[in-house]
Amino acid sequence: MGDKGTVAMVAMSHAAYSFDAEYSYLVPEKFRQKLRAGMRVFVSFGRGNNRVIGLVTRICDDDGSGRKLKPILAVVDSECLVTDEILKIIFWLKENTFCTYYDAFRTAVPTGFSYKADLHYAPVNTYIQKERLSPEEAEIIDFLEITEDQQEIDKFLDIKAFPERKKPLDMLIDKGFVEETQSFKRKVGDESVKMAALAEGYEDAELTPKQKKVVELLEECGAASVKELCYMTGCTATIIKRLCDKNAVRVFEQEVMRDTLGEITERESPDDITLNEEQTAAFDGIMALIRAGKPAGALLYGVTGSGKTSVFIKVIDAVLKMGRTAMMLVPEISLTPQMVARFKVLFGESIALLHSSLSLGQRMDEFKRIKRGEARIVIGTRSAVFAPASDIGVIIMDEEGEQSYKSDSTPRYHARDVAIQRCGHNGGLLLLASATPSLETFYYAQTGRFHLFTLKHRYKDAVLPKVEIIDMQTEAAEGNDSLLSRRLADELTETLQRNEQAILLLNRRGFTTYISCRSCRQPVVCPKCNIPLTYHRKNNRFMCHYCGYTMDNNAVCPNCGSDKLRSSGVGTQRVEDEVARIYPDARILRMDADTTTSRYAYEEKFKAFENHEYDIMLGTQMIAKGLNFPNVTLVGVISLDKALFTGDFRSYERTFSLLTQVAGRSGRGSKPGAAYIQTFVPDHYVLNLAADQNYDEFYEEEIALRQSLIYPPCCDICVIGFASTMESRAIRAADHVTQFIAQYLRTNKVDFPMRAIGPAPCTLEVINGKFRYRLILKSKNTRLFRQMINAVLKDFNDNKDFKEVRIYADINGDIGL
Ligand SMILES: Nc1ncnc2c1ncn2[C@@H]1O[C@H](COP(=O)(O)OP(=O)(O)OP(=O)(O)O)[C@@H](O)[C@H]1O
Ligand SMILES: [Zn+2]
Repeated sequence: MGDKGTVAMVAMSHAAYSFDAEYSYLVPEKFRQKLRAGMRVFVSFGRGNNRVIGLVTRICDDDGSGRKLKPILAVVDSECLVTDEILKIIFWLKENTFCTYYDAFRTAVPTGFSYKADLHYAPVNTYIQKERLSPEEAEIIDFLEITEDQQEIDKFLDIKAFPERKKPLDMLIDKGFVEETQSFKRKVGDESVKMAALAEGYEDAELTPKQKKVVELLEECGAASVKELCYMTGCTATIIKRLCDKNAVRVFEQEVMRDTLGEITERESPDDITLNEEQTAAFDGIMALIRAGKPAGALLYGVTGSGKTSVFIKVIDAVLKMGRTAMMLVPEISLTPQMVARFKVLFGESIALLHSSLSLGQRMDEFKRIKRGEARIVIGTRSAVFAPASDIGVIIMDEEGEQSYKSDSTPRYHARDVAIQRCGHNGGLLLLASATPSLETFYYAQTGRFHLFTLKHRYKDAVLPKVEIIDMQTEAAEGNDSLLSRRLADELTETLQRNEQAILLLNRRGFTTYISCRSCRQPVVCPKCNIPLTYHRKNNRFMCHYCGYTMDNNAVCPNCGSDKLRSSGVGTQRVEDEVARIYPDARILRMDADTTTSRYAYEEKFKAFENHEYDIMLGTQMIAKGLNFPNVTLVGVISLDKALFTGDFRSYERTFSLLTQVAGRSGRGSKPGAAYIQTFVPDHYVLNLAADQNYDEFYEEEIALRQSLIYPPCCDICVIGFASTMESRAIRAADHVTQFIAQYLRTNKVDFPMRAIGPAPCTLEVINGKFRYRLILKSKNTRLFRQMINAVLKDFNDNKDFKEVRIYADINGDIGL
């Protein structure tokens, strides 16, 4: 050994956290030319010598161990899917979010690039002394010699179906009597949705009551997506499969367009946009940072309607003209159709769109266009931050405080942190933007780590809406038991008379938010999560919003059997009813997770609202941010009180932001706007500061609170979570980890300021039948700290006592649930 590039370090695709490492393999002569770090390979791994797929993390000349290495068996990729930069990000993700190398790789590269490897076998044309083979080996050779059909051979040697054939087959390969070849198939075909319709002669099938419901619905609507069918009838996909087996229903795939940009009819040039004075000042400052070519961070802090988008457009245009690339991240693509449409008109084919509601095929196509440099503007949601763009001049994150930028499953990264890494590699600028920045970001802008640019005025001097708080306690005392206060109702009437539009906000979907029994006074809860169920009138079912469990509305209490159930609380469906009752002529558009199940629903509905096909848009927080409807002059918050008291340290920040932003949807055009916030806690300072749209003061209050209670940005916070079907196991696991940490600090003689809270049950103690506990650690996120967390996870995953307990570590995420 010692020749150039003879050793490859490989991380395995299915590695458990405790043995995730780079393993050395020999690179056979035939692969030496083409194999590079970032490609995937087949190797044999572990005691069983299982054939597994792995990622080459680096290539070196010698691993220095002097051991005899196993060879790489096959190379999967013909070109590298990751750039050197993304490979570095993969290492970074592993260290900072406690995932495996391959978890990180999977996140950075679209799923469609996962290959399904098919192995084929053929006899080698040599003389074989059959009497020296074992009977099992001889059987295989005999079969191969007489069979020509490749499919027959594949079936015979399908190791999953005939595991006993694996060993003799491997022996034959080792002895050189059988040759193994691989063919790779893409997992992805063209994009399609699964639809269901009634099959011919379905009337003859014998059906269970649940199956009947599905059939009745299909009789009404002809065809529906399987997802929608499940929602409306409360059945599972299995029931639909049973219906197929009975030949009552047929399921088919319906193709969906693969062109992400759609047709671009009009074109405009960014040159036609003229920035106003304030916007120009921000633009100049931002461009000076980009031109300096050094990694930097900046916050564009601009009130709602100040025209941050125009600044983005100009910045991106200038960056392209410098020959560099630009990325623009948004919290959720379906909620920003207006922004995407605007960019299409301005930049056309230079844009690549990356987000989770694209089909895998579409994502692969976009990924390739970016990698080849054909698309130099990437627009997308969280995972678009991994796009293989090179020479990035700017990464813009709009509404940077939004929760969706933080992943809450492995790898648990925040797009902002990854963007900082990428700007570091590229000498680019990270530009964060919002009217209500996260506390962390504003703190860094105040303390000099980020540059700060401010837009204080609305574009064209439109005025910020006048906001009023309405005390619902008084309303009730004065005999108004409607969901709408008299004030809001009057304003709504006037708005409609003026032919203007209104937005109503509420943070609960469904009809009523909980159901309880008048006899035993118990709430009706989800049997798996122990959380109150919500009544949905449209499908007449009780639903759990956490796990999706649904229950028939048979109107008996599962606890005592009484049929005196009472529903209370308010959901979007009930508000819709009430508003329709008061304003029979108003055209109402309801937007929540139940009305927007289809992928293009948002875009169409927002467009219809923009065209004034509706008068009132009513919905959950999805309608609160980023939208621009100049004819909206009234915003009403039906109720948001619950959001203030979720128990998460960010609940004030989130509520303040939501209220300020939703109020900011009002009066964006030439007509002045107003907003009304209904509440039972009218004196709460967060509501009052939001009504004043006074972020600066909110920041002062909130940062003082974070400092005294020690929460980010004053420290980092790491949640170690445990989940198990048995509560005692979750508790034991959490105790074990607590002790392990104490022991670790003692034996390694490390010492850093750290506070532990708990272990204690999570706010939602049970979800989907799993008991959940957590340990909260407050500390600085240093290398030493991460080493400790890494040791905790390794020890835990190695410990057979806790096989059934799931553990995770999450840094600076929400601790709310
Ligand atoms: N320089 C400009 N030229 C023409 N129109 C502009 C300009 N700047 C802003 N506008 C218009 O002003 C309105 C508000 O701008 P925009 O939606 O970008 O605000 P924003 O800062 O993103 O607000 P929010 O934070 O509330 O989403 C839009 O209708 C936009 O077209
Ligand atoms: Zn549930």
